[in-house]
Amino acid sequence: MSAQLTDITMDAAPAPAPAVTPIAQPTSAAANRDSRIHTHSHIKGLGLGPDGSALPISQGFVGQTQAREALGIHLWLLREGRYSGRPLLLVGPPGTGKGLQALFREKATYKEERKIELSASYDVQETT
Ligand SMILES: Nc1ncnc2c1ncn2[C@@H]1O[C@H](COP(=O)(O)OP(=O)(O)OP(=O)(O)O)[C@@H](O)[C@H]1O
Repeated sequence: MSAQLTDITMDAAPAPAPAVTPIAQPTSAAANRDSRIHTHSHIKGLGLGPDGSALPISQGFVGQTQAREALGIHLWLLREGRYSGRPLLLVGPPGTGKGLQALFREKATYKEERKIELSASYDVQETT
């Protein structure tokens, strides 16, 4: 039978530390660009019509029509050189395409391969 809680006192000999199994670091192959991009490889375009409105299901995208339309305007401004900054704030629950849209913007905007920084924040405050 294992020790009872009442058996544990301050002057008792410390228990040996449990063996710790080291966590394997991702190999360079697992962390390479392709493995990160492949989760979004079903996306071929933003799926916008000629007037900039999003088709409900198009180019691999499903829904998220307002976000896609906003990204379309953002990309247009970038390409036209009418937008001085590049920051993009994406807000939404996990798995709703924030990373997808950030990577899409980079691929659609820049020819060369670039590293982008994605930082998550859970500091959300409701406004009324
Ligand atoms: N509207 C969408 N249409 C098609 N595929 C989508 C859509 N939204 C997300 N996906 C796919 O779902 C998966 C999760 O999306 P993604 O990683 O971009 O979510 P996220 O919002 O960045 O999640 P997290 O906040 O957990 O990082 C990816 O494979 C992405 O390509």
